Amino acid sequence: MSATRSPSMRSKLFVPGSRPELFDKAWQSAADAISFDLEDAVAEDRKIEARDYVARALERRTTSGKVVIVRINPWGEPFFADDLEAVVRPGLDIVNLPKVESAETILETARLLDRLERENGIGRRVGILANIETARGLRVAAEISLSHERVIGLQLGFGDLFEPLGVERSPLALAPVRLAVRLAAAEAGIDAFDGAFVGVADGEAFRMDAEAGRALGLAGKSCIHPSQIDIVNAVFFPRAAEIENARRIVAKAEEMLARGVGAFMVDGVMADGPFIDRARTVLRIAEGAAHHA
Ligand SMILES: CC(C)(COP(=O)(O)OP(=O)(O)OC[C@H]1O[C@@H](n2cnc3c(N)ncnc32)[C@H](O)[C@@H]1OP(=O)(O)O)[C@@H](O)C(=O)NCCC(=O)NCCSC(=O)C[C@H](O)C(=O)O
Ligand SMILES: [Mg+2]
Repeated sequence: MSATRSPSMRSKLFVPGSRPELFDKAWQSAADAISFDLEDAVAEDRKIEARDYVARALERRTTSGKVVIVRINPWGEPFFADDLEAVVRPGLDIVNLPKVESAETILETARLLDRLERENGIGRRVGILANIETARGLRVAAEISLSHERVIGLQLGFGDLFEPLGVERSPLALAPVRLAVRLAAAEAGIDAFDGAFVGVADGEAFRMDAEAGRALGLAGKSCIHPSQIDIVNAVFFPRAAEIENARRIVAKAEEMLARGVGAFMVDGVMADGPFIDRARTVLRIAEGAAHHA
């Protein structure tokens, strides 16, 4: 039950594909999604080995309570086609494309997915999570989100976007990028997801970073360590007061709309169309997150 085609994914735990000893822990974690990585977390000389570990893990998938993602190597680079071929298995929900810079990349990937799903007898449609993590990708982010119905979300990547440019991850730099990507995703009615935070040892700084993403409408956040999962799940779950307020708005809306009244007061605050829609979304998010628990 979702008004967007994005799955409910507050926390997405990255696991390097070359570290199969971590896979069980990731499967058993409280993360809403697990993201096997074949890209930047895997050394060049272990890419093929990692791909094999991940393909085997997908074949052995037993859990249905988690969204399963694989981040493959970028389109146009040598590992891309073989990665895609190896991971389109019944255990895969979403393929994560790094460093997307054009709608054509999505269209080409979608064509390959059509063929691989047919050949591998996959009964469901694999979604595409597109990373926005280059200057060019940011400029055309709305075109990317609108390019194909397989695109289920935009994923921020601050490491790739900022590190080469020497941009510090200050709130000043993060906020406009987060908002731009959130708005680009909104054009297609899909969610945008916040990037990873590398200060694994500093839980409080991580929580504040997650709160800043949430405040700009992001739907979830990457985790690179199990210690980050509970923080993200809590931050991206609507607050009790927010849920209560949403319930009151929805209840009053039913009464007022039936009387032909579009704008009304709830606890001293006006509500009308967009506030009613948001209240319904809050209740849907709370319900969707409860399904992961
Ligand atoms: C960040 C790490 C390299 C830290 O590794 P390590 O020092 O080995 O962790 P700990 O000793 O603290 O581990 C504690 C226990 O947790 C398990 N563990 C650790 N990490 C994971 C994990 N990711 N999944 C599952 N389990 C994990 C350890 O085995 C310990 O267990 P136990 O012994 O039972 O206590 C490491 O966490 C790591 O590699 N993380 C993932 C890194 C990654 O995938 N990075 C790429 C994605 S982020 C990105 O690229 C962003 C974007 O594209 C951008 O451009 O910004
Ligand atoms: Mg990256």
